[in-house]
Parts: sequence; C-alpha cells; structure tokens
Amino acid sequence: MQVGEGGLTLVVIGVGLIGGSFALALKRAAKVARVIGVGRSAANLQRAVELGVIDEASHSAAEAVKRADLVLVATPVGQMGRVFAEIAPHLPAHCVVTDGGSTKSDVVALMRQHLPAQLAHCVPAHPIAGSDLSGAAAAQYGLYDNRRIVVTPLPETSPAAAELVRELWQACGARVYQMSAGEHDAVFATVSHLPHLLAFAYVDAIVGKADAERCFDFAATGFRDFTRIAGSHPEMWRDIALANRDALLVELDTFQRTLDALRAELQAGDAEAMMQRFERARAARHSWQQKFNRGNA
Ligand SMILES: NC(=O)c1ccc[n+]([C@@H]2O[C@H](COP(=O)([O-])OP(=O)(O)OC[C@H]3O[C@@H](n4cnc5c(N)ncnc54)[C@H](O)[C@@H]3O)[C@@H](O)[C@H]2O)c1
Ligand SMILES: O=C(O)C(=O)CC1(C(=O)O)C=CC(O)C=C1
Repeated sequence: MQVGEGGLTLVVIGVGLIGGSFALALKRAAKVARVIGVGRSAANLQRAVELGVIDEASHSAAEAVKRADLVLVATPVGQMGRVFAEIAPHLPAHCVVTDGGSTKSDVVALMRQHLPAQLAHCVPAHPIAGSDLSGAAAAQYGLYDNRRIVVTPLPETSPAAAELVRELWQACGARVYQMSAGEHDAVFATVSHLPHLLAFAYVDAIVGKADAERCFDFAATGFRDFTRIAGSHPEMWRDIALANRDALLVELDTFQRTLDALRAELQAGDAEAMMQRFERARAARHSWQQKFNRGNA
C-alpha cells in the first residue's frame, strides 16, 4: 500500500473510547505519523487535542479524508451510513476504510451501499474491548492489550488492505480473528448485546417501582456488578440493538424460555431443578473466567 510521505495519516471519525484508544495505541507503537480527528462535538475534539489523542481536529469528514491513508469510523453504528456517504467522493484511491462498530452485517451492507467503488479497501472490524465509559477523555493506551479483534472482510477486500488493518491492530497489542458478518452478529447477540439489553431493562424495571428510591439506597455490590453496563451510552446501544434486531430477538426468546422454566421451578418449589440449573451456570461461568484470564489477563 502506498502511504503518504512521512508516514501514515490516520483519520478517526468519532473520537471516543474506541477511536481514541486506537489512535493512542498506534501513536505509542509509532505506526502513525499524524492523526486527524473528526466529530460532531467541538468540546470533545478540543479535549482530544489537549490529551494528545489526536494531532488535529476537523469538523468536516469530507475534507479530512482527502489526506487519509487509513480511515477508522468509530461512531455509533446508526451514524455510519451517513459518514460513508459523506466520505465516499473524497477518499484517496489508496485509502483503507475500517470501522470499530459492534455489529457487522449492517456495516457490511452500508459499505456496499455507499462505498461500492472502494470495496477492495474496506475492512469491517470490531474490537472486543471497551467499557461503559465514552468520549475522548475515556480513551486509553492499553485498551486493546491482549484483547480480541474480529474482522469480517468482504470477498472484495484486497489482501493488502486486510493485512494493513491486521498489522495495526496487532501493533495495538490485540489478537485478530476472522469470521463472517453473520457469525459475528449471532455470537455477539448472545454474549454482548443481550446482556446489555437485560441490564438496561432490569434497572428500568426498578425505576418504575413505587419504592425505587429505597431499593437503590440499599443496592450493593451484587447490584453494581450486574448493572455496570446499564451505565453505557444509550445511543450506542439503541443503534446496536436495532442493527442486530433479528439475532437479538432470537436471543431474547431463548432467554425468555429459560426464565419461564426457572419461574416455574421457583413457583413449584423445585429445589433440585434450581440447584442443577445454578450449578450448571456456575461451572460454565468459572470455566469461562479461567479461559478469559489465561487469554486476556
Ligand atoms: N464502548 C464499547 O465498549 C465498544 C466496544 C467495541 C466497539 N464499540 C463500537 O465502537 C463505536 C464507538 O463507540 P465508543 O464507545 O467509542 O463511543 P463514544 O461515544 O465514546 O464515541 C463515539 C464518538 O462518535 C462521535 N459521533 C457520533 N456521531 C458522529 C458523526 N455522525 N460524525 C462524527 N462523529 C460522530 C460522538 O460525538 C463520540 O465522540 C460504536 O460503533 C460502538 O458500537 C464500542
Ligand atoms: O466492558 C464493557 O462495558 C463492554 O460492554 C464491552 C463490550 C462487551 O459487551 O463486552 C461492549 C460492546 C462491544 O462491542 C465490545 C465489548
């Protein structure tokens, strides 16, 4: 790939936790010569410059990408269509376009719709790392250390574009895995999107109770651990849920059946069935934690 004189210019559209942490990690690894940040909040971009997350702020994605070797779109997924449409006419011929969105079938479809001439340079991706924090101030150097990245390249994606994105994520300390967009969306509906929906719904159900304030007053560590992710960005999660609606509806139905079965066991006082269920869940959780610690600690 032909890179601009003096090193790679990265344009990050959406300078928040994900885009900002990518920029910081690549700066640390000396993989980028210049980072231009594009956003919709002037205060957030200003903060990003002050923190050294980006070297330059721009309010025009169209203008900024004219100088890009690589563009990372890290806005909520509901914004990606309009971003791709805006940058499409202005991308240099060699420029690689990737994203950090939590859903992939929708992003692939949007790339096909808005970037048909650049598909060889499109590399859809999803870093499996994050938190309930958002904005440029939440960006951190080590967010991707030893974490997984899932890439879902298109049949048209060139090996050189895929390799550049793989190499840059590896330079961030991450391990890169490949899946189809459909496989990706099914897996993350189960282990990421459903738990977020449940956490939001559970806290919202308490809000609707007459004694909500008293309940919140006495909530402690169990509540904190179960509901941390209900503190996540509402727009981001609305967009993810809508983008992955079909897979999420399947997950909700599966979960509903388990909840119904547990409710019936509770009502019947079926201690044995409940014990078996809790033991099965605890064993699965322990084994996952051990694997996660080995692979990601
Ligand atoms: N937070 C996580 O844990 C996590 C993990 C993996 C992937 N993701 C994905 O990464 C993306 C970004 O998430 P984040 O956590 O960094 O969010 P964030 O809120 O920290 O950052 C997103 C930024 O995009 C900006 N933005 C929104 N619309 C824009 C537009 N049209 N043009 C330019 N900028 C715009 C916002 O102002 C914000 O600064 C999302 O697609 C999300 O699904 C998030
Ligand atoms: O740690 C968190 O708060 C997260 O929600 C991170 C998390 C996840 O579900 O694990 C959230 C969304 C992603 O796309 C990837 C990672």
